[in-house]
Amino acid sequence: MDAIDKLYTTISQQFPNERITTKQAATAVGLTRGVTSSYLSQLHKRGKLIKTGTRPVYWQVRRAHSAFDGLIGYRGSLSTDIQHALEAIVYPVNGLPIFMTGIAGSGKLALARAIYREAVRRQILPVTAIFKIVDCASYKGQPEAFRQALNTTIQEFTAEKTGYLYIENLQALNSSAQHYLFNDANQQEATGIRYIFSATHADSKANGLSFKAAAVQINLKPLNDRPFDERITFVAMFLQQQADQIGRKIMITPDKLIELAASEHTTNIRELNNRIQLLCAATYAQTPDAEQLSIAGATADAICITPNQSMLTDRIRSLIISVLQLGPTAELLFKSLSESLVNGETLTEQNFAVLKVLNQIDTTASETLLVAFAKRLQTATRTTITHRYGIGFPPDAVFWHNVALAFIFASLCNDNLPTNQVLTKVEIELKDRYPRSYYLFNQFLKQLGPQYTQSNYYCLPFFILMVQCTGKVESVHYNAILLAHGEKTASSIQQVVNTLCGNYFFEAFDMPIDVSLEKINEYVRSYLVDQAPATKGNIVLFDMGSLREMFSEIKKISNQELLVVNNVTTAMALDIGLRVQRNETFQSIAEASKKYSSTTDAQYYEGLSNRKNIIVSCMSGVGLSEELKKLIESTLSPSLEVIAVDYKKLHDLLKNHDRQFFANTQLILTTTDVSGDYDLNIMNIYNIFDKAASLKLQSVLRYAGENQESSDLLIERLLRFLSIEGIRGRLQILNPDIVIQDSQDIVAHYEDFYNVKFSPRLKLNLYMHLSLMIERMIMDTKGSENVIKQATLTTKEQEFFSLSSGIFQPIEQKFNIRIQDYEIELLYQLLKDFIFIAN
Ligand SMILES: Nc1ncnc2c1ncn2[C@@H]1O[C@H](COP(=O)(O)OP(=O)(O)OP(=O)(O)O)[C@@H](O)[C@H]1O
Repeated sequence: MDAIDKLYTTISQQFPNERITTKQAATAVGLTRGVTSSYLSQLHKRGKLIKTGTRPVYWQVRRAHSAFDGLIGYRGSLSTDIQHALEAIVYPVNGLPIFMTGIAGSGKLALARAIYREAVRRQILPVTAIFKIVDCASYKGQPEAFRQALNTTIQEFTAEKTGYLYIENLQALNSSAQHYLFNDANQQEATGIRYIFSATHADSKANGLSFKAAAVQINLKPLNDRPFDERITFVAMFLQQQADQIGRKIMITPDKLIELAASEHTTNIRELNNRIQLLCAATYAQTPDAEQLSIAGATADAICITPNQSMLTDRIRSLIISVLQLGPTAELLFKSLSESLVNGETLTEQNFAVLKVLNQIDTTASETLLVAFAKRLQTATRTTITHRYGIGFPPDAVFWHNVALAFIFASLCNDNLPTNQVLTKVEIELKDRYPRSYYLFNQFLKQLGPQYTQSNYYCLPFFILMVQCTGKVESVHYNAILLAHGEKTASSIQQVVNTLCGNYFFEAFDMPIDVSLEKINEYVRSYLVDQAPATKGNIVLFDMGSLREMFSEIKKISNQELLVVNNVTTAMALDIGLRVQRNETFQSIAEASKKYSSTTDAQYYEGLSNRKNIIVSCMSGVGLSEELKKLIESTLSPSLEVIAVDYKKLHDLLKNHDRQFFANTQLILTTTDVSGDYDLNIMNIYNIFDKAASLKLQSVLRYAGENQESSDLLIERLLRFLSIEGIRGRLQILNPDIVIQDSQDIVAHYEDFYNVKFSPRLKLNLYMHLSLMIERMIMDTKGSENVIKQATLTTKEQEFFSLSSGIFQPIEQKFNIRIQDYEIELLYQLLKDFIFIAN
């Protein structure tokens, strides 16, 4: 074999159907590019290769026509079946029987006839060979009649008149008749009669078919499982047949053509043919005298099908073939896209690479189809991307032509090439580098149809469609979400804000009225999962519901900065949109959101505060806590926030929240000991009279960033605050000397009754508590009653209550006040650990 023949054999084995470049051929055969080029030219001159294109030039093995070439899908969905059929045809001595399954009208007979013609073309059968059909369905329940008909047909085959016997609808026979039949098939080698069986059920076992002969199995797919390009070709072919039959031109809009091909309901080829025939008949009946049939109205871009010219099928086929031949080129493209993304090159580079490949697709013949498709895509981007997300696209025809071409290219790759691993990498890289743009693009794909999100080939149009807007879309550093009840509330706010700001800031979810919190979280979760972590944080605006719950649920999904605002309005969303556009800090957006209106609330940190803080909570009332707060604030640095909390509220907070809630809390100061194990610095403020406690307070303050000087000063001021002098200074209307004396009497009564001696510190606390309580009762103009049900109390409490009412009687009369149950309950909490020690 000389070098030229060797080159031919190599490329016809390695690239039987593809177009290849000179470089690919040189690599395959191991010769230099120059030598390979001259050999390829010689093979072209000998008519063995087809040469197309310039820079680069493509070469393709010229294949002899086969009988299968007339079948739609012979290089696509039928190629494996045809390969199997060929094995059955050529197998010595008389081929192998074939067992074909497929729903009615899926092309079994058409393929069987092609097999017969191919056997003749290959001269395996003589030109005199015959093709006979026996339809089992005609003999259902009549085994004898079937046997007779079969024998009569078999007798038509002779040594000179051999050929194929096609036995269809095998499922109509009972098993003994099938058995009889298969015995005959087993004789194929001896008799020379070639059998093709067909049944309408894919599952022969379920259908009671027991085919035991060594047969080649072929299962034909329903029409709606075939590639889109093949379905388009079917439509074109049937329209052509109608034009030929009625002898008139048929005009059809590209949209209608696509609609016929895209119908998921048409599962069978014959049904599609019937549908087209009926459509033509209906149009014909409306305009019997017209020179042409205009299906779905006549438009300027309508496609014209002229009788006896099989032009449309050829045109479509040329587009498909030119794309199919791009197999190796497509591989190279995906590799270079992946590398370019990994190397951090700009999107323009990748856009250029895709455009270069798209330019090689020969579209001249299918321009009308392409223009119609481009229009459809342009309209779809307007509704899905521009309208909702405020992102516009260039209006020029060339841009849209390229977008449409990218989709066609992707769709043909998807229909005809196996899943591509490199492209999976490309998709991941794209998502990583352009998360927001890719999200928009994906929303667009979803709207186009489910098939577009199922294959990664459809990431290719991203490089064309999104090239001009990624910069803008990726400049947004927040993930912002709008959630509102009602059919369009959230999406209409979103549309206004995104459109006015001219960029994609907000995603919106319209929620049904009865939506649960879990469902809302699901919306947020699935959105955030699709997004890259926003560099500056997440913003969630919603209409109604619990702010705190929403905050903590979303915080579980993403631990980034989070701002949650309720009672959303368009103006508020717009303000946030503008701040996001100005790239403001999270803190400044969050603080601004606190001021929208009195009905709006915002939360952007977990717990009481996002700053380091000290909680002050006094049993003797918020007034005292507020005073302590002021004292601490004026002594320590402003970086430490002081929060005054009602004593009861503090208890609830401690009970209902975890450590995370108090993450920034450095210290809790109270006027009583707090029972329970909380893993927090909780300190009874009166303990600072003890050396150990005051040292502990100092170390806590220093840990919180305070200097020695200010913590010393604080302790000094606190000591003064908690002394008798401190109480004096704090009474506003009562004479301190009198009220402190009254308080001392009360305390002495308790000591006496319970037979205990209180520590000086506790006494100080009680004097303070009681003095302030008496003044509070006097100033309580509302006179609110706070009655505690005695029955719910323990015996000890009941005893304390009855004792207290006696002890307080003198001061109640003296000051004309009524000590409320709530106050006695507080006092009980304060004293219980000290009065029952003896018991
Ligand atoms: N691949 C194909 N290319 C072109 N035409 C096809 C193809 N497959 C089927 N057809 C056409 O579709 C119609 C239905 O096909 P066919 O009669 O072969 O189906 P079938 O599976 O044998 O149906 P049944 O089981 O009902 O007998 C025929 O007009 C046939 O020519």
